[in-house]
Amino acid sequence: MKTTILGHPRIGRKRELKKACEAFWANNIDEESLIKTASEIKKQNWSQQQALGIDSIPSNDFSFYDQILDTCLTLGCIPKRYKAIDKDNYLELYFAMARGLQKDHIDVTAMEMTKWFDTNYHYIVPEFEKDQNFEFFSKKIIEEYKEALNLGIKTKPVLIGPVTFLLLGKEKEPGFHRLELLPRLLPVYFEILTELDALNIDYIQFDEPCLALNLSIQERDAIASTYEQIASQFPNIKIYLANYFDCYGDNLDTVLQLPVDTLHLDLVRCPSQLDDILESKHFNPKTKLALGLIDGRNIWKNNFENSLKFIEKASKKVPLKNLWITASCSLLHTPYDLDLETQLSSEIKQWLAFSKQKIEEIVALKNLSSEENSAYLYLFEENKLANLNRKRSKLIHNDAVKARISNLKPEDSQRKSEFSLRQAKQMQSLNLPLFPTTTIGSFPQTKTVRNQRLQHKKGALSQDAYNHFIAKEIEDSIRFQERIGLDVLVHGEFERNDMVEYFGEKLNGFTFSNYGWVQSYGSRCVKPPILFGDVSREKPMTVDWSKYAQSLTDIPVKGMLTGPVTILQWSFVRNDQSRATTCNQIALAMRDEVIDLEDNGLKIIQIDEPAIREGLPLRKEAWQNYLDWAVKAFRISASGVKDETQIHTHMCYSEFNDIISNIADMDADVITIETSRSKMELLDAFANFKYPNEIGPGVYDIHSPRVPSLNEIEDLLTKAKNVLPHGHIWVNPDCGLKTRDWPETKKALEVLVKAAKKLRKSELEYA
Ligand SMILES: CN1c2c(nc(N)[nH]c2=O)NC[C@@H]1CNc1ccc(C(=O)N[C@@H](CCC(=O)N[C@@H](CCC(=O)N[C@@H](CCC(=O)O)C(=O)O)C(=O)O)C(=O)O)cc1
Ligand SMILES: N[C@@H](CCS)C(=O)O
Ligand SMILES: [Zn+2]
Repeated sequence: MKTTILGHPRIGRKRELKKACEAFWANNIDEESLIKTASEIKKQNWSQQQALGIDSIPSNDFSFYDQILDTCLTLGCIPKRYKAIDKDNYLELYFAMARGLQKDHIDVTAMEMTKWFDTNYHYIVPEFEKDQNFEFFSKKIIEEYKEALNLGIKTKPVLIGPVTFLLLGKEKEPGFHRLELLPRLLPVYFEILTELDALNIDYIQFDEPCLALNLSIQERDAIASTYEQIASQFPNIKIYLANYFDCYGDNLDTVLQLPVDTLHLDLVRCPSQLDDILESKHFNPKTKLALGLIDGRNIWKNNFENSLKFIEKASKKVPLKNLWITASCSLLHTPYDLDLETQLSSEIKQWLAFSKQKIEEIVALKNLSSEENSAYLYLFEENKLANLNRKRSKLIHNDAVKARISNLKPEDSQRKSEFSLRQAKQMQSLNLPLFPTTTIGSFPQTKTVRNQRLQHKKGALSQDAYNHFIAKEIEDSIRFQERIGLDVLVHGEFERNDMVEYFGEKLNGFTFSNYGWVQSYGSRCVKPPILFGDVSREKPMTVDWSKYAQSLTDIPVKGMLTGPVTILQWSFVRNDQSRATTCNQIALAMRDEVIDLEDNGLKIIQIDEPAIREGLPLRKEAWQNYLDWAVKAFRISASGVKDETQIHTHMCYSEFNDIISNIADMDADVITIETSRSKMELLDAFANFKYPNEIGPGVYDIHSPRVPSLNEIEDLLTKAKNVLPHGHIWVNPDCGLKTRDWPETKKALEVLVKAAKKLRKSELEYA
């Protein structure tokens, strides 16, 4: 039996890569220093896996920004707009593709970014032209293999498979389908494999997570023909084919007939597929199976008793030597090391496993399955006891919360009147102009803001001094918004470390870590709170700061909340009850907060749901069930208010086209939504569907430091005006501004207000 993982977290134990990248972008460190930090992280990751006993350690799982961006550069898939950048200046080109670049005569936008399947990780979307050329451009995969070899470690290089790579991308012109590019792409994969073959690699890991999706016949055929060609041309390289996040499903027959050495199974998301495979007439008992038993998406200790049953079952048909023990997916989605946590309650800590502990669990399962397992039985007992303690813990259950859930009634998820009636009442009470301007909530989380919070957390800054600081930030931001003429203001979210973690810290049923960071995109990380028990609200969580902000101005200020689905999605949630039940518990807590905000004079309340699309199951047959409970949970949170109170929601970073009708069912009075990176493509979907409520399509891409020009914003607004009823259009950025600095934020928002005013004026003149 062998052990492996698909990938390791790569931000560094204490986010060293994030800090180095951001210092490099700010010209505070040079390229050499950045590369040194990266090498240290890789070395530490590899050495730790080796020390803990992983047999096949991955390489090329490291990335400065994103593995799909790395793959674009490996395959020479570089959009033409980056031509002006010197190809020899690799990192400048790489980061320009990731973040855009405004320097000297160069002004290029970043590539689009979107959610990695159903995770909170974001990848860079490959761009394809009809006559797209590919070349083996970046040699990262080779260099990283050699780098590990120099440390005495023979790794398993990881590469995104060609079919998934194409399917994850986008055609940038009409007249072709990206899968048609496969014959042009495969020769580059062959070149890569030729070089790896010359280095005598044993295994290559091809990640083809598109196999977790509903594939067409052509897509399945593309998988079959790709791996047949690779296997026949490279008989010395063993292929480890990885699918994760869901079952192989109806792609299983195709996959079982592929000439691959090993098939990776995500047995956490799809435990039933082991039986399907072992019983299939297509299963070749010589094919090795990698049993993904350890949850790569959550932080709970594995249940060894359960996992050993899977191993036993598999071993009845597959010799032990042909089985791998592994995690369900890359460990990228889990934090580094539970040992760093010194402040977690010891009761809860014994239930948890972060990345390092998961690697130990993988090795423990191998040892427990071996004939000489007696020396390891204590690990089994320890694991059994920890799981039993969790099950019996008094921390988890709250009868009042359970009773409230079982008493939910249909009217709890229904606003008092229909939208048109509410709209009329809100028009009267808010008196907003045509094309009202607003922002999404957060303003720059500057170093000073973060530092003050850190000092406060450490006890070096008193509660009073911290409150005084936050009050001043809010006041400055309100004055700034008034000065530039925004129509609906925000308090700026300065008091929040993160839009989910903040609520996790305040709600019962959650705990949080100090170093449990997970990469979200590029250098940006999140620290998902740990939802371990029934959720309830002890007291109002946001009312004081929102009320204070509103007290400073006569212009409406939006109360700002995170919605139940997003809190669920971006937390590590319990695996001992359904997600739907947990979500309803959060919804009820947020509903109470919404009502309290209304009672305290907030006339507009935004309930952010950027993660609603991300939670959608990967296979379509499971969509409806999810959408039913997710939309209902949002409505529970939003429906306790009177008609005059305007409920906004906000969504970003996802393709929303296929769930527009469900978004409409959420029945928010206004939705602000990310559209600018995709040049408003999404709007057509809203227009075709005749989205009934008001909508603010983002007109400023906040993920890049570029300041948009007046022309750019006007163009986007014209597109919106051409397809949406004018009285329904809001003008706003794509998302919150927490990642930006003040100078560019100020300039960009001034341009945004100017564009709205111009549009308003021309509309009035026209009328
Ligand atoms: C909107 N998005 C979000 C997602 N998921 C979330 N959970 N939250 C989101 O907002 N998913 C989709 C998108 C992803 N976008 C982003 C955008 C920005 C970030 C981000 O900026 N992350 C920060 C971490 C935020 C945070 O918790 N900050 C803490 C500070 C903690 C810290 O670093 N402290 C330092 C000292 C700091 C100093 O002195 O300067 C330390 O302890 O050493 C806080 O504000 O208190 C990031 O830094 O990456 C994430 C996702
Ligand atoms: N209100 C949040 C939404 C981010 S998706 C913000 O502005 O940062
Ligand atoms: Zn957003």
